Amino acid sequence: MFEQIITNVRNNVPLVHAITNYVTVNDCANIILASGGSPIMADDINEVRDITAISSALVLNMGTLNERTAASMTAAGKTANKCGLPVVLDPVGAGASAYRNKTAFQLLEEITFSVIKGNISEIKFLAAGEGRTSGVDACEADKVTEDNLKSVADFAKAFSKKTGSVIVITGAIDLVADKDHVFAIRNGHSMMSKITGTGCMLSAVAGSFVGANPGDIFHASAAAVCGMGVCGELAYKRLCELHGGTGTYRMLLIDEMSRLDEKMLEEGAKYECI
Ligand SMILES: Nc1ncnc2c1ncn2[C@@H]1O[C@H](COP(=O)(O)OP(=O)(O)O)[C@@H](O)[C@H]1O
Ligand SMILES: Cc1ncsc1CCOP(=O)(O)O
Ligand SMILES: [Mg+2]
Repeated sequence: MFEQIITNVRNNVPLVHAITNYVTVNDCANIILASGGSPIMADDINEVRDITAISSALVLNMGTLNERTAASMTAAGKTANKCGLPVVLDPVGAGASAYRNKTAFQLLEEITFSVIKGNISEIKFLAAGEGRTSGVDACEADKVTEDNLKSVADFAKAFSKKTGSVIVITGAIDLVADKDHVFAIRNGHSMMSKITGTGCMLSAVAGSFVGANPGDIFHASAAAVCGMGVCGELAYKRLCELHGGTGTYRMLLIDEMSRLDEKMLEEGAKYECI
């Protein structure tokens, strides 16, 4: 099912332009490299158009949004749309402040996104224009469970139809939806929520995967989600052998991404079409 997706990444080495936050920027650059892509972080308005124009994909991450980067995100997004490059939006903390919310809606209005990826609280907020938030992490009450899975899947399909984007909702169960299909993905480990940046790193990897596979955004996004989850599981196994903690886990996650291949992904991916 994910045949060729990682191979295409490793063969094409997509240049991924990320306008991202200063909390997790280095981890994002390293995991793009580990996945087979080539990262470039650039956020000044004087150069973002040029950088996007030579890239294979653009990732816009709102984690530490400010006036300067908001303007750069709009300019880069428009350039990407003009050049036909896939654009990934990570609306980190959507719902947490009026400024962040206003900017997220402006970006949605002015830019066509190939992928919108967030935790359930962020995506619910974008879709409804209101809702709870607990900062950059999902609210406990929003979380996707086996009981509400079908209704969240229908919601994700409807949001995909409205935006024309592949919708990725992360958590213990991840969902990847276009307007007609939804995958529920049960990879990953709870340790992934104990370090900051796993969501940002997934958006970065999605940039790398869609950049090398622009003709199949849905499967490239699903492969990125399964791949990140498989790495989370393998990293946890290694962590136990090493008797490590959260700091080591962050490093092991990037290690596993650099080792991930077609076979590991096919054997480890746990997805179901619902
Ligand atoms: N309890 C969990 N079990 C398995 N995987 C998880 C769990 N929590 C998060 N993940 C994984 O961690 C990554 C980031 O997801 P999440 O924590 O929802 O994002 P964010 O950091 O943006 O809030 C995803 O790959 C997701 O599958
Ligand atoms: C803690 C924090 N604050 C602003 S951005 C950020 C990182 C969020 O990363 P993630 O969405 O991957 O948890
Ligand atoms: Mg996030």
